[in-house]
Amino acid sequence: MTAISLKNLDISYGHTQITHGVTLDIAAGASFALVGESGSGKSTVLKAIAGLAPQWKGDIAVNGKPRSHGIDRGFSKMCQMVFQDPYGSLHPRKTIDTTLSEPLDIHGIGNQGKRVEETMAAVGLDRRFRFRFPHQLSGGQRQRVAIARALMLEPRILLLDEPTSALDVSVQAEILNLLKRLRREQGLTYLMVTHNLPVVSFLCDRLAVMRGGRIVEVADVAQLKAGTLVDPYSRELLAANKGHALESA
Ligand SMILES: Nc1ncnc2c1ncn2[C@@H]1O[C@H](COP(=O)(O)OP(=O)(O)OP(=O)(O)O)[C@@H](O)[C@H]1O
Repeated sequence: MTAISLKNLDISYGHTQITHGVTLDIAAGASFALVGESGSGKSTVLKAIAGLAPQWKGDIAVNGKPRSHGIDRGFSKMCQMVFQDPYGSLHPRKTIDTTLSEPLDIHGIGNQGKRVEETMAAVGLDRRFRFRFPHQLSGGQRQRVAIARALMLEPRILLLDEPTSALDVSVQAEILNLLKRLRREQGLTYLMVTHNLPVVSFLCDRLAVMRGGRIVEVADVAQLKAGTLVDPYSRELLAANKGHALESA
């Protein structure tokens, strides 16, 4: 089954068109990376899928269901987004418990305390953090909270916008290992934006290279590892990333 299907997606902010005819199919259970130059529209694609960039033309379907423009509650049960900056994405005056219970409140789901504790355990957060505030946690712990919040509604798909780039290198590896384990345990589908090709090799099985709002190449990660990407810009990106290995993952 196809988890995410994008057809001829043109996304705009005001009068500026950011993406041009983005077409992609991501299989259920896959881990798919969007890479490419800064400003090429990678995050914008995730935002359009999540309903945060509502000005688009073309087709977006998630688990076979066409996405409408704007907020869609049924949709947020299937698909959730994790942002780059775990500090900015968590409300500073809400405890971890409140942050994690909120999606359950909105969707009228009970048994909240048990679900909060179970999800905290799943992301490797000790229960003593439950009633703390974000500023009382480390960057890695905050990103674990952000991932836990995304998992509260038990979605099948996570949209990951550079989920480790704001973290120290040693913490990056911990979060990448966590994401790998969660995908295996919960059969999740990932669509991830990253600048880091070693992260793609570690966590993903396919990738699309974007430039200037367009997809220039879709490839298997095996091609990335073998250095056999075809498009000239993809090859430039490969050359620029040479020698930047993930320290431990
Ligand atoms: N809310 C917004 N309003 C107007 N323009 C925006 C908005 N968000 C992003 N843009 C513009 O859209 C273009 C694509 O941005 P986007 O964040 O999708 O790129 P990206 O490929 O993810 O870049 P990076 O790798 O640097 O994060 C950029 O030119 C950016 O300035």
